[in-house]
Amino acid sequence: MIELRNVSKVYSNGTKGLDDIDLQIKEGEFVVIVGLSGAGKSTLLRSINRLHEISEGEITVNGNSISEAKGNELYRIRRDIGMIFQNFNLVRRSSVMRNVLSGRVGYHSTLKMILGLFSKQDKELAMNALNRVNIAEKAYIRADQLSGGQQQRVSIARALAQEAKVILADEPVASLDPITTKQVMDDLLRINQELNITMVVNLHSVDLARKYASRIIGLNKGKIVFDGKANEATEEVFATIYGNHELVAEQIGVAK
Ligand SMILES: Nc1ncnc2c1ncn2[C@@H]1O[C@H](COP(=O)(O)OP(=O)(O)OP(=O)(O)O)[C@@H](O)[C@H]1O
Repeated sequence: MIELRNVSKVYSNGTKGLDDIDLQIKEGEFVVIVGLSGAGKSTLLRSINRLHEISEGEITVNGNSISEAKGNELYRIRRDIGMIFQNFNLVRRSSVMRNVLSGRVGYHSTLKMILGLFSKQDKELAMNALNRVNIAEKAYIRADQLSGGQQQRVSIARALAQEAKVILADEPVASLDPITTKQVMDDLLRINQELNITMVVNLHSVDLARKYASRIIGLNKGKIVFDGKANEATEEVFATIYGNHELVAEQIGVAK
């Protein structure tokens, strides 16, 4: 379980990224976070695995305080948290297999990783992960020879090889076409359902949020303005989250 208690984040220039957030996410949930650009979605996600330091409050993951943890403890808590980025974050010149194996980094010494000394078990885990996202046949080609959708699948496989219990995905489909978007979102949903991995996904698209989320959280100016089941997120709710921009755009038929 992920728990945020009274969490605020103020950037060094004084911008408030998060404003007194209280939130509990249970194991196995598929949570989608929506909100206007600048609402705080990335800040929230990156605070959970401490890519960003919070200014106030506490964040715990499975009962361990990640916001307070130091050294090895932080390393151990982070091992349970996979991260997926819009730009995939792969080592583009390395093979797909090598990228997926890098998910094992939290389990071995740095030296072993540098020398590429992976066990048979690690390789099996990586291959199973690639199978789960249906790109095992690409294992030994260079990551930069894959399409965007395939690269995103490699990054999902890396999180699986990591044996993450939680996956945080920051705009995972923002740079993908509609068909590839569906494939990647379907992968995330299948993994959530089959492996009970908790998903917290930032999305721009209201339609995707409705389709895939079990729970939608709406952010506006760093505050939670909606938290409910996907089928409770009506047009009015989205109007609140987006301050009417969305509805107005729809009503007057203007592309957002
Ligand atoms: N490194 C930073 N320094 C200062 N302010 C920042 C920094 N990163 C984000 N912010 C500000 O914090 C607020 C929240 O930003 P954040 O990136 O979390 O929003 P977002 O909802 O993810 O937006 P987007 O959909 O555009 O990615 C915004 O006002 C943003 O300008």
